[in-house]
Parts: sequence; C-alpha cells; structure tokens
Amino acid sequence: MIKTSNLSYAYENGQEFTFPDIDLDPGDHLLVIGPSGVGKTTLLYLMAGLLAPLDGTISIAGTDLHSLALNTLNKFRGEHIGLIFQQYHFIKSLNVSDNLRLRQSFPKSANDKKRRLELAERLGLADHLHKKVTALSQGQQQRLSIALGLIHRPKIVFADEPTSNLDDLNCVKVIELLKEEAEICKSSLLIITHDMRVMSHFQNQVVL
Ligand SMILES: Nc1ncnc2c1ncn2[C@@H]1O[C@H](COP(=O)(O)OP(=O)(O)OP(=O)(O)O)[C@@H](O)[C@H]1O
Repeated sequence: MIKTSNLSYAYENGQEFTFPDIDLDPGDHLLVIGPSGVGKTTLLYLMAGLLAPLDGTISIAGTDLHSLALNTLNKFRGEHIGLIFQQYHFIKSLNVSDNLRLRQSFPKSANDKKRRLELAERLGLADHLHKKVTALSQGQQQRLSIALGLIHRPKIVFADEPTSNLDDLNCVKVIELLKEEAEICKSSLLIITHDMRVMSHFQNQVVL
C-alpha cells in the first residue's frame, strides 16, 4: 500500500534528511518514533505528497505519488489519504458539523449525516456538533482533527502526534478508534508519536 525508497529531503536552509525505506501492506500499522526535530513530520508530509522529495520515490497503492500533476495529486490525496495533523486545519467560521460535512464533499460529493454522527459519538464530540470550532477545548479540537482525517474512510491514515493533547482516557479511546477504523476500512495506519502511552499499543515501529 505504501512503499518508499531512498527518500531524502532538503529544506531551503540546507538542512537535509534521509529516511529509512517504509513498506506497509493494506491494513498494516506502523509507528514512526524519534526525538524532536529528527524529521518525523517531514517524512509524513513527503508520504502525503505535501512536500516533494530531493531524491527517492513514494508509491501509494501502486501510484508513484510525485509523478502526478498537482491537480491529480490533490485529488488522489483527498480520496485515498486521511491526514491527522499536529496543527489543526479547520474552517474557523464553520461549526464542527459543517467542518466534517465540508471534508465529506471533497473530492467526491457526499453528505453522509449518519457517518458524521457515528464518528462524533465515538470521539466524544456528539454534544459539540453545533459549536464553532474556536469554542472547543484543545482536546476536543484534537478529536475533531482525528474525525476530519477519518470521515471519508481513507485507505491510508497518516496521524501526526494524534494523542498529544489528550488525557489518558481519551488517549486509549483514540488509539482504539484508529485501530477499529483501520480494521473496518482495511486502511493502513502510520502514526508519528513520541507518546509513550501509544508505543505499547503497536508492535511495528521505525525509529528515526
Ligand atoms: N518549513 C521549514 N523550513 C525550514 N526548516 C524546517 C521547516 N519545517 C521544519 N523544519 C526543520 O526541520 C527539522 C525537522 O522538523 P520536523 O517537524 O520534521 O521534526 P519532527 O521530528 O516532526 O519534530 P517534532 O517531534 O518536534 O514535531 C527541524 O529542525 C525543523 O526546525
């Protein structure tokens, strides 16, 4: 499902990174761990096609990501990849429900209310659907970010520190939800973390 080969990246200031090869089958889970600043988020952005590699290749479901034209790449990402960002990407003028509905409508038009309610229920957001996103607590915003990454049932889920703002109870809930969703959708799951609470739940780990 995901295969990287000889990946490297350089920021404009000349800071360079080389990454170990990753080979993840459909339904597999992988944790990418390592100290702050080692390039974990950079690797995730490369695999999601948000950054272009200096060298090397990334293949997702047999498609060479960086051979795609920008429009096709955006459509491919929207359809197949679920991104759970460390920094939230919400439309601040919309409420929780409308943020989820907007994500459902891209790239294909879909308005699956049942799915929104089910996911909101499982993430403890059901009572907050009509709140502005700016009125949510940090933990609620993180759970909304997770819901936005999963709402369209992507084949691959990339999650960057999905539990960092969560208490122990919600941390376990989120890990279980990510695993359950991955199981139901046969999705591959790649999580970046340095949260010790997450590490014990996944055997397959790569250290950067
Ligand atoms: N847009 C950018 N321009 C220049 N340097 C950057 C940029 N983004 C990140 N970096 C630098 O690249 C390095 C790797 O950043 P990255 O966010 O990938 O690390 P990380 O392992 O995910 O860190 P953390 O665990 O703290 O989130 C850091 O030194 C960071 O300052």
